Amino acid sequence: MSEQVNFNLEFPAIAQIPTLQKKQLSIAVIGAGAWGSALAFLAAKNGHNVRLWSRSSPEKLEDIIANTDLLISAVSMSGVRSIVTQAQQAISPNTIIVTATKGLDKETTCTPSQIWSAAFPKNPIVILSGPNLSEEIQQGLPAATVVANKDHNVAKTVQSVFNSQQFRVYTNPDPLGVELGGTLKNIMAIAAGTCDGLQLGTNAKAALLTRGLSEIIRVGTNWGAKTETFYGLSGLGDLLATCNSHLSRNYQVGYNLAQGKTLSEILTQLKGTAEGINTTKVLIQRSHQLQISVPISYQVYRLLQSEITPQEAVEALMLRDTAPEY
Ligand SMILES: NC(=O)C1=CN([C@@H]2O[C@H](COP(=O)(O)OP(=O)(O)OC[C@H]3O[C@@H](n4cnc5c(N)ncnc54)[C@H](O)[C@@H]3O)[C@@H](O)[C@H]2O)C=CC1
Ligand SMILES: O=C(CO)COP(=O)(O)O
Repeated sequence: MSEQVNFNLEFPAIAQIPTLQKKQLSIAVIGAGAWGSALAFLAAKNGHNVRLWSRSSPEKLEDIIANTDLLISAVSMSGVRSIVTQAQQAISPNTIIVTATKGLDKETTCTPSQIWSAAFPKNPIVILSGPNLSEEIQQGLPAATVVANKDHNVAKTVQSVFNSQQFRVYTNPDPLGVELGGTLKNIMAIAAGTCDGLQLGTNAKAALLTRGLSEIIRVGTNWGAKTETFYGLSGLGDLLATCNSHLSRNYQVGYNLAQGKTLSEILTQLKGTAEGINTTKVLIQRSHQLQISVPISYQVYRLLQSEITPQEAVEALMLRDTAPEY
């Protein structure tokens, strides 16, 4: 259902924050899951005219996205291609497309923004990514995020749409780095959940996250992103949030695997999407082609494929050949 957004019932704590007076933009949010709903709320709270659309809406997608200033895509990775195809004829060249999906395409290994920009080469594409567990945002807790585009003015427009007392928004000129940080940390969140589920302790967790960040940087810079981006909110920031919270679906997958549950048992109980499962497969495929060393992701992959137990994954990492840190 598409509608003028009234989130007071769903977001009681945030509803008490006074609305900021800004130029009112017309915004379509595609994907009414946990993240799309939270982003729609944040934009509506800043006084914008927001319509939230999901695939079960009676309205046609084309009618919702025609003539909007901003289109925000918060569908899960598996839905990005079909949404892009449906949107083909309907988006005006002036519409700024904001993608908030954290995943990789299983056919092509493309990021969501690469799919959007291939279909809409004239439109500005902005990545929105950061340590943003939607349930905390729903509770009215403060958070920060990053909006990335090489054109600072485009990023600033999106910054002003979302920035508020509750949600601090930074701009960044490295869209690929921002997008890959949010995407690749989901693999590490599965590993971190497994580490905590096995009760391996604080030293092990610190080692995992630090080496995990090195692995993310190795992949990201090979693909063309800047190293420093991964030390920011969309890299290290999101890694810390997701790898330390039971609210993260990816963390829950790892945690429950360590409890001896099968992946299919876990997925039947999981609320929402754990993108890290698909991302791990895609990353292993791509890093194999490019010959990038991804030891932690590889053990997560084997664990998800039920090739090894969580304990065997730990052993395999601990018994790797010795190496210099850099
Ligand atoms: N929930 C969170 O805390 C955050 C999630 N994200 C990312 O945002 C994306 C969405 O996450 P959630 O909203 O949490 O997931 P969710 O599982 O709650 O919702 C996914 C949404 O995608 C839609 N969708 C899936 N396939 C579709 C298709 N073929 N056509 C149309 N719509 C389709 C679903 O209908 C649903 O509205 C994921 O990539 C996730 O990594 C990013 C930041 C925070
Ligand atoms: O990306 C997220 C927080 O920034 C949400 O993590 P999960 O998808 O693991 O719940």
